[in-house]
Amino acid sequence: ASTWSAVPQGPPAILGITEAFKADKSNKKINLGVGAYRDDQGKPYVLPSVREAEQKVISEKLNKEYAGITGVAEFPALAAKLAYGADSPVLDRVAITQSISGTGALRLGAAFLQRFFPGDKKIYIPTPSWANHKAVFSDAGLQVQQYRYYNKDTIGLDFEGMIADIKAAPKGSIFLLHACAHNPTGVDPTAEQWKQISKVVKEHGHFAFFDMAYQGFASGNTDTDAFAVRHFVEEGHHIALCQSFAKNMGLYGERVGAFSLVCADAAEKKRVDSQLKILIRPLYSNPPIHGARIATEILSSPKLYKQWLDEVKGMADRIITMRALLKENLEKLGSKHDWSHITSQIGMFAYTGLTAEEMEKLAKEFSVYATKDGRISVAGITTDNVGRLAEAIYNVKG
Ligand SMILES: Cc1ncc(COP(=O)(O)O)c(CN[C@@](C)(CC(=O)O)C(=O)O)c1O
Repeated sequence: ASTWSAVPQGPPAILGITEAFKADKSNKKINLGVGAYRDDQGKPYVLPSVREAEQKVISEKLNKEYAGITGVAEFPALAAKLAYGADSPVLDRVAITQSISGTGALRLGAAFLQRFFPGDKKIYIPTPSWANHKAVFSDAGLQVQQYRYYNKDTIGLDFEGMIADIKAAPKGSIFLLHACAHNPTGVDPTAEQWKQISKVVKEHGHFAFFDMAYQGFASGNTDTDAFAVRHFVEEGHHIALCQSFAKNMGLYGERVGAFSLVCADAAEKKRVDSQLKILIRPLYSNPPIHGARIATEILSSPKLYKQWLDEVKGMADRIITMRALLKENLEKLGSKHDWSHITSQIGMFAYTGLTAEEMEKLAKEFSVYATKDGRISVAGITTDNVGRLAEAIYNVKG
């Protein structure tokens, strides 16, 4: 038998939708599956501040030597300032490293917890969560359990269920929390609810593991989107934090991210930093330099930083406008459903509440493509296609 004769065929990844979309001959087809920003012409968007920062990097004619294990030298500290706040008192005790975007930060964090977490090597993730979370954590050797998060009847947060599950978990459990723009539901706790979540997590000695893949991209304001992270830190939680610059800087394919752990003091930070390096070296040795150099240019230049903030707000505003337009069009068509969740949800995705069958019909009969769970990427909606989308949903759902 051949070496790989026992390798089984795996199921198709999420990219199945893109295949079906490509195969569709209709010139009215709409792709709402992809988790990347699109402008009002439906095109990928390279932020002008990113283009300008990139030109600056190129003009410096830097060499291509390895970065250090923890990445482009200035980058981690700048990423920490963005997440925790420039004047945060914890910055001198945050162990932080550049990572291979958000996915790499999650995997590195999982590996660190697997090796050093003093409690059960088990992480509670929301129901539902990003499709890749479960595989990242279980492949790193953590057991994955779930906590209630989404209420399908209200198409909102199951706050009571979430709190109950946090209380019910064994003391000192690890909880994965989406910092903002929950994927796939777009449903976030309110500030008040985050304060209660922090209190209960603290009372039960749980460990908060934050995934912040959309800072600035959700509300349009990087401070607003970091509220949960900063509140937990102010309340004394020593959190883990995964950052991605894929969406808020549009650096998707450059793979720019960071992983950090808030430590007790500088001495603990030093020990943790050393162990992060010991984990990274045999994993990928050191990260890609180009994207992190671009991010460093933006985060360290007052002019580019301000321009970037305006651009990321522009992306968020376009998404927020498309949500309002979709709701408006559905109401204009005479739909009797309450579509307020479309505008109360936040970030890249909207959880429509449509069933798998209804999503199937959207694709088959109306050439509208999105995942079976009813998640649509709002970034795929444009002023040109929002009317057609509303009609398709109205015909399928009423
Ligand atoms: C909650 C969450 N965490 C981490 C990541 C990882 O992003 P990165 O590794 O590219 O930094 C994503 C990206 N989720 C996307 C946008 C893309 C994907 O699935 O890979 C999505 O479509 O859900 C995400 O939604």
